[in-house]
Amino acid sequence: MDPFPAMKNDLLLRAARGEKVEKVPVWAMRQAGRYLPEFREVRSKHDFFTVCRTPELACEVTLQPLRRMDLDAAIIFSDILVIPQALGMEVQMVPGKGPVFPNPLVTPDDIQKLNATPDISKELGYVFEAITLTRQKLEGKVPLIGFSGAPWTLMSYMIEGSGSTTFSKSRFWLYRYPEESKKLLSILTDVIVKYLVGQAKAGAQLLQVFESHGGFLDETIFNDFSLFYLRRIASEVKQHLISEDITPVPMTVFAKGAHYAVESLAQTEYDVIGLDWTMDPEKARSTAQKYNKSLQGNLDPAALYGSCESIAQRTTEIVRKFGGKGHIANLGHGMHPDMEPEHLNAFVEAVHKSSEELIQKQ
Ligand SMILES: Cc1c2[nH]c(c1CCC(=O)O)Cc1[nH]c(c(CCC(=O)O)c1C)Cc1[nH]c(c(CCC(=O)O)c1C)Cc1[nH]c(c(C)c1CCC(=O)O)C2
Repeated sequence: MDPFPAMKNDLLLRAARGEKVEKVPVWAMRQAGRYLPEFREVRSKHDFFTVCRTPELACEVTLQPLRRMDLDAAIIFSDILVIPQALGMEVQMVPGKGPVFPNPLVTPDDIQKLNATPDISKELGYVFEAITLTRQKLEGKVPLIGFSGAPWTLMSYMIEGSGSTTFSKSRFWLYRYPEESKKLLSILTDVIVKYLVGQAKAGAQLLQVFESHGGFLDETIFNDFSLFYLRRIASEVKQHLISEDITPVPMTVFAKGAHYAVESLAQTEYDVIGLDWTMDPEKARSTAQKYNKSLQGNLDPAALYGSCESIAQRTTEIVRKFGGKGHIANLGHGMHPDMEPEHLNAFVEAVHKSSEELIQKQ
């Protein structure tokens, strides 16, 4: 028996499985965040990781955007960097700078210092609790998305120690220490699989894997150091759930910048392929159809800086290109802190209106 309230809106889950929908579901990466005054209010009292680690606070900020807009999904408030923390690394969130690791990995010997097999429910149980609480509080209004960073993106943060424009330190590892890099990626993969299985068991109804730094790799390096592990994650998460008699939840992979990888990702067990705003929806659609996959995306987040009319116009165009079926509308990357909530609302409304019209005509 499902212990959670019955779903009133399951558009996201139907679209992820390629089923018929009356309108295209829509949510936005970073829909909970600093562009919302009510989020800044919470953050003025609690630091970033305290919000992540306190289920009531994480639940509250997860629900905030849904009170303002007709979004079709909630995404649990957390961060991809909770995994390096679970492996024993310190991560600080520095205002104006983003995440900083005071002691990044410098040489492969540093891998020994990691707690490679953490007790996931002990180290990350707070995320599972936040998910369960949020599923209750959502009362079936919309599905709840869980997520993780992908191995390469996490490895690159652990080595760079912060964001980077070149990722030269972490890319150095791939070419100079390929075997040790694979060892690290495989440690991360094992942890991510357990973490995502735990999220599904706690109540997450779709799982998204963020390979935000995919586009820094060329195709052959991507295949060996990213795709290989992404593929393992989808297949092992689903196998684990099946072995525990749990119906596998749909999974989305978002490999930002990895244009060359749309087809190879469509050949994995992910159900949804996320597109950034530089990828062509029509081209991706013909690839996705071959493999029965759904797509997510891909309005340029910067389009939200335009007027509400121009947002509606651009959104209508994108919805038409994706064709209505097997589409989850989203931005091509996350919201920025200086964006106006009303402009995100214009996007949400335009997705619903234009997709309803499109689908009715079909
Ligand atoms: C690369 C990455 C990170 N975190 C994440 C990614 C993958 C997605 C992507 O590519 O953007 C994922 C993430 N981070 C956050 C969420 C919450 C859920 C949601 O999407 O609403 C999600 C899904 C909250 C957050 N994570 C962070 C914030 C802002 C920090 C704050 O509140 O002070 C939020 C709301 C911090 C963070 N965390 C990270 C960075 C680079 C930053 C700094 C960004 C900035 O300062 O604008 C790492």
